[in-house]
Amino acid sequence: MINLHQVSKKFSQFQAIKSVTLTIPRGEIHGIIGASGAGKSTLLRLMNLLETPDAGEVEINGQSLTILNNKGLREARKSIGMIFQHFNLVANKTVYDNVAASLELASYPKKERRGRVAECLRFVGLEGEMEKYPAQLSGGQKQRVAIARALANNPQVLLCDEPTSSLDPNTTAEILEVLANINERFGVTIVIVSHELDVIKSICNRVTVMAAGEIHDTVMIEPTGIEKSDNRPEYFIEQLAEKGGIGHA
Ligand SMILES: Nc1ncnc2c1ncn2[C@@H]1O[C@H](COP(=O)(O)OP(=O)(O)OP(=O)(O)O)[C@@H](O)[C@H]1O
Repeated sequence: MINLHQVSKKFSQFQAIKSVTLTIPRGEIHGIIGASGAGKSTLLRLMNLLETPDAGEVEINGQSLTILNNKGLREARKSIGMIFQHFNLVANKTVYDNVAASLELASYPKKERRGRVAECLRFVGLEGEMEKYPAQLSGGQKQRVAIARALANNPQVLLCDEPTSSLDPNTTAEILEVLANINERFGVTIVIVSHELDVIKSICNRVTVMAAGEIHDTVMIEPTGIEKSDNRPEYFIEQLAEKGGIGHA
């Protein structure tokens, strides 16, 4: 479970996140959507303390991250994987070494590393590409490597920042299927920031709508679309409806 309690973040004088409280149950696939600059990425990065909150508490599976020292935080981060829009692979390392590096960082037992890297690459369908370099891979393959790297330490939570925004529609669908499999097979809680409503609708159980550093609403996603709730500001419903997928109650 991910618990944010009255979390705030300022950049210089700019209040990027304004006292946000959000609970994401264990095993959920949760979307975060909103206009550019709404604070989606910042909110995601607050969940693993890549951004340090100015106020409030961040809790993952019952453990408060905000009270940890650097060593404690490094330990806690082993259970939180992250993937990015531009993959963030190390260009001069092979596919194998990109994944192995995350095991090394987490002091994973040396003897078991080779087997674990192979297992993760097999899971994302890249066991045949281990000796290649990122530049030799397609965008979808690069994101698969990034997913394998994020999975290597058996995370309980996977944070995804615009994971498909650099990919074409077919590759997007493939990557979303990999994420759905991870959730189903390993029970990993997944949070996906995306500005694409279709991405959110196809994979998420619930979605949080953000605007100007605040949560406007968190709504269920039903097979028929997004259910209307009574307290949702009307203009957000209209904004989402324009993009399709709103189920009116
Ligand atoms: N490191 C930073 N320094 C200064 N301002 C920042 C920093 N990171 C984010 N911001 C500002 O905080 C606001 C929220 O940024 P954030 O990246 O979280 O928005 P977003 O909703 O993810 O936007 P986008 O969809 O464009 O990526 C923006 O106005 C941004 O300029």
